[in-house]
Amino acid sequence: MTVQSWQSVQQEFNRLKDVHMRDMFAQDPQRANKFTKKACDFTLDYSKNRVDEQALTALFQLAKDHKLTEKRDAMFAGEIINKTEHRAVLHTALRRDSKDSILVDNKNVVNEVYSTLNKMKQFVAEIHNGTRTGRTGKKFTDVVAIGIGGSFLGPKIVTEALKPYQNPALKVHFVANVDAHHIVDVLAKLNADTTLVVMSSKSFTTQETLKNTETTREWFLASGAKFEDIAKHFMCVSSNTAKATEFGIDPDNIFPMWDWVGGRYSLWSAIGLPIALSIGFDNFEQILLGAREMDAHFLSTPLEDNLPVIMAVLGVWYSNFFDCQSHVLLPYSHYLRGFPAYVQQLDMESNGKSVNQLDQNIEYKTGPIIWGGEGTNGQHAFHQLMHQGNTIIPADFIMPINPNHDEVEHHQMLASNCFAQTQALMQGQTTAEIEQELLAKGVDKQEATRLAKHKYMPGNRPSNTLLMEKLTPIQLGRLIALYEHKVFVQGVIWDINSFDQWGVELGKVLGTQVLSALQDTAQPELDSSTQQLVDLFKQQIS
Ligand SMILES: O=P(O)(O)OC[C@H]1O[C@H](O)[C@H](O)[C@@H](O)[C@@H]1O
Repeated sequence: MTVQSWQSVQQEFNRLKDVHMRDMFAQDPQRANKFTKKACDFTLDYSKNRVDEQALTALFQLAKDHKLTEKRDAMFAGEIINKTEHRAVLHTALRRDSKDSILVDNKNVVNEVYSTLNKMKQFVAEIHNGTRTGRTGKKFTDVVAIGIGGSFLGPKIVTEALKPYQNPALKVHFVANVDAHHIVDVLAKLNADTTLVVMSSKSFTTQETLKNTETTREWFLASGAKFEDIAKHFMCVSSNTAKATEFGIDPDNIFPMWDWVGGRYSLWSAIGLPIALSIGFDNFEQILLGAREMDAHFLSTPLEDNLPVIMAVLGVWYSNFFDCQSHVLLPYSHYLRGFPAYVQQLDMESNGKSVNQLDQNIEYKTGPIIWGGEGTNGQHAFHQLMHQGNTIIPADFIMPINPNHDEVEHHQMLASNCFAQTQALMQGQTTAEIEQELLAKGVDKQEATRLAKHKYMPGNRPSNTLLMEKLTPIQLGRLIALYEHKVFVQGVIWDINSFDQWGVELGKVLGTQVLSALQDTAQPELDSSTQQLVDLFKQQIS
């Protein structure tokens, strides 16, 4: 980090660290208005954060000193910014206008994107209108979408979030885990004659996805289908065409993707095929359009008014100055219940790094632990720690103002809980106030003083509130792109490569070795604990 901008943020932290947000609100009646920004049909209220204008200025300067705008432009232009894998990072190319041009290896990738989108469009139409059927000529009723990580979370949470847009005649079932309880349960309910399988794996080497696809293929053949029928029922999305063909997928059934799209950034590509099958291609296009709008906002808005930048610098403020370890996402929306898990991969796989772009080890904190769950459920569970635990957990409250149902009172209750939680976290309750309440209820003085200690709510706990008018395909596209860019900005400030994921590799290699020990095909050297686990498993498996 550049020393000077780091130091000036440190000075702001020293100035504000003991100031309570209650007092900030009391002193400035304009505070909410001042720290609220509207863009892309979002309203971001970040007034319940432990900042003032001066601190934010220092934080924006930190971003500027890390050359945020130059680095942002380099990403959009297709420069090789993923320097450990020597790749461009162009998920934004997947949602560009068809007239745009971005060159990678002298090829305009936007053309490739649109030729794949057209292939998807035609395929989805054929499945929906029944011109493409299964081997017995029956219309497809179910899709089994097999993939894991980035080839699973995006399509799954988007399809789930857009339930009101789903085609009831084509049910999409997502399977990721190699734990066969899932695939076995899913297949048990399905008719192979009317089931389409979409296998998604950028690398086409992922163990879980390959195994689940093999098991599904066996199930399909056991239904009486012949080997040549596989071409009618099995589609695949991959950048590894050679391996996919070798596996037996008909080359016509392979939807391409590219090495300049990271798995966790890939839902905009053909990896989104299960989404388009579920909600229709027009709605899928709306998701792309929403992301394009957020890209335009990120590209052209001054940093001070730029939603992803604001959210990013606030995250840096809490991680690096307040020493916060985690960040919680709280969608007050049942349909967005999967969003925390999606952002968990996006953020933790991108920014869980400890070497900088100059190949040096770094000591400062990088990506926080991302977690969360839907409101109001969490209020009756983990919010206790957020309110009274001795650690600060910055929160994002996310809520669509209009629901997709007519239960007005339910929705008012949901909204009131969401807003009240931000209020409780911010203002807390002093021991004097609590004691007063207890005395008024007739509790004796000694007991009131004792209880007040336990009931004390420190407050001063930060949160953003992100409101949207309605959860529509376009808005969901904007929401996901907002978080993608937030993660990018933080990666720039921390000077890390947000686009590799070497940390997942060792587990895969060792997993293969341990499997050979379990299957007695080799005797790898294992530590005594791991060997003991292998022996125990072999002894007890029936
Ligand atoms: O799409 P695939 O190549 O099968 O990869 C699936 C996932 O597995 C990997 O281990 C990575 O950690 C993820 O970033 C990736 O999305």
